[in-house]
Amino acid sequence: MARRPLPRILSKDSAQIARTQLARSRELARTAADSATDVLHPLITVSRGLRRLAAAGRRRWADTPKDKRGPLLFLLASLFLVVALVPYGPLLAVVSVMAAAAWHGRDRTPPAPEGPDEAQTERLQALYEALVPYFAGPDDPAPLYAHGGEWEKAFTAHEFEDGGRVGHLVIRYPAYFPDGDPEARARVEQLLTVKAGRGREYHFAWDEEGNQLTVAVLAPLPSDLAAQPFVTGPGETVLGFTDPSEVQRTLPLSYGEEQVDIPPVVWRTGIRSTEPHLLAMGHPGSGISTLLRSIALQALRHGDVLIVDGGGTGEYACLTGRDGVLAVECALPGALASLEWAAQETERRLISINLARQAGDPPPEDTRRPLWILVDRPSVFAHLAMTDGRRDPQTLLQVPLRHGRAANVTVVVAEQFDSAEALGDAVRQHTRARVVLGTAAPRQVETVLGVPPHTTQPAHVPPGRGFARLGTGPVHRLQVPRTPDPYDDATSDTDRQAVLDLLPPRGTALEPAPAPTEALPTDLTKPPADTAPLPAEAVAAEG
Ligand SMILES: Nc1ncnc2c1ncn2[C@@H]1O[C@H](COP(=O)(O)OP(=O)(O)OP(=O)(O)O)[C@@H](O)[C@H]1O
Repeated sequence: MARRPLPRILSKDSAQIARTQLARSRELARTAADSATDVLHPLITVSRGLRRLAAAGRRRWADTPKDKRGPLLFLLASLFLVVALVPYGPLLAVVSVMAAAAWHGRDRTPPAPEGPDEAQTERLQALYEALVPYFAGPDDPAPLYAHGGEWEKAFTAHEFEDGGRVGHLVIRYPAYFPDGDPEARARVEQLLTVKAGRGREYHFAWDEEGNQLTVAVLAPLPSDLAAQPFVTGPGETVLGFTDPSEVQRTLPLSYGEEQVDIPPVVWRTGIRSTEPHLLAMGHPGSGISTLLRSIALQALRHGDVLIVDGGGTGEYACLTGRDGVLAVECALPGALASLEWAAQETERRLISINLARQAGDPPPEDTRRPLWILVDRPSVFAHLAMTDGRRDPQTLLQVPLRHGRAANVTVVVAEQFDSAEALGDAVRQHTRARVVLGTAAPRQVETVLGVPPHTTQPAHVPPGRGFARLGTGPVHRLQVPRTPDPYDDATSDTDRQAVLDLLPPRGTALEPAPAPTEALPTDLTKPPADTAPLPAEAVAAEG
């Protein structure tokens, strides 16, 4: 049968994917193989010895000249006869042969040389010397770090990769090193990144109690995972993928024609979420619009989406008119009208839920469908509104941000670093799920996530790569699934089809609907009829 070529996406990152998917099964197989080898070790030794004895016998027979083979055969036959006649002869013969086989079958491979070779020793010594100015204390009578000192005392464990570069290193440092100071840490991390080899991603784990720093090289995250229907529950959104060590859960994904399991970064929204809204930051081209598109496609499976695009590059045009897409606004008047409606819809839901709660009823049906408000580059509208003498649309996000969680309303804001100061206070305060994409200095990452990342970035950061932090949780490395604009000429056919397959059908926009849905008034500039201003007690109850 002819072998089918691997699909394109498989060819790129298959090594990383295979590593992730097969890590556990390989570990299991290795453990089973180790146990089996331990149990069967004597048998393996004896059979190897028998093989070697038989080979030696054959060689001996072949080397014996033909005229001497007759006497040799006679000698062997006599020996057999004697063995057969002597009491316990056969038994003793078998025992002797087994003992000889065990002796000859012993493992004669020379043990692997312990410790690093010459080149590796030089690398470790160089690393040690480079660390001396950082870890040496002038008043230390017995310094762990000193020029010409012994690296063996400072580096308690080390592993090298195939290329001869350091792959894992445990570094001891003196207790007086200020390891609680982020700047002191950053200096050491930067030095190690440079000295241990650029172009790779490192994870730094500071053990402040044990005065130990563990440096590990991370495998690159697969940058090639396409958008697809993810197997998640309601209220769960996949922001992207991360390291297997970071999360317990894996997600079954189609990868070309294969199925792989990849650990996702799952963001939970809704009533029970502690991070009900998200802020994504990045430089231009880092992939924040792609992240928003990916979120929109997932949100549309269970809810309605309103998109306000300050970038105005038409990157969300594919969503216009699709079922569940309430509006895609690219101009200031439309953005203001839509966000005003969204604020009033949040209030309406909140009041309905409160009334139902007071009456002892479950939340009304028309408050349950999640409403997503995705705002890309609000700073552009803020600027336009200022020059136009209008209201900043961000002020309209206050109600959804403050009270959205109880009303099943989720807000996602994406902004570029250079316009970060234009973000309103409500956006800063209420977006507890955070994402940073693209090349960013550790200080920039810290400004958004609240803590610096424990990992470095690769020399070339692919689009959609960054960090995510949910509330006060750990910082995850993140790779957003490839979700390009299907209307972009540069998008490949496979990617275009993958995104088009996820889009809901064009419903109401193409076929004139008998009546607009309750959630979306025909004229977004007017609030729904049953909307009332948010009473103070409703806000208090929600809070
Ligand atoms: N997760 C991803 N995987 C693969 N390619 C991506 C990913 N995210 C973005 N890209 C690619 O990077 C480019 C920029 O993406 P995107 O438009 O989302 O960035 P952006 O940050 O919104 O920039 P801009 O504001 O300039 O549009 C696009 O060509 C897009 O296809």
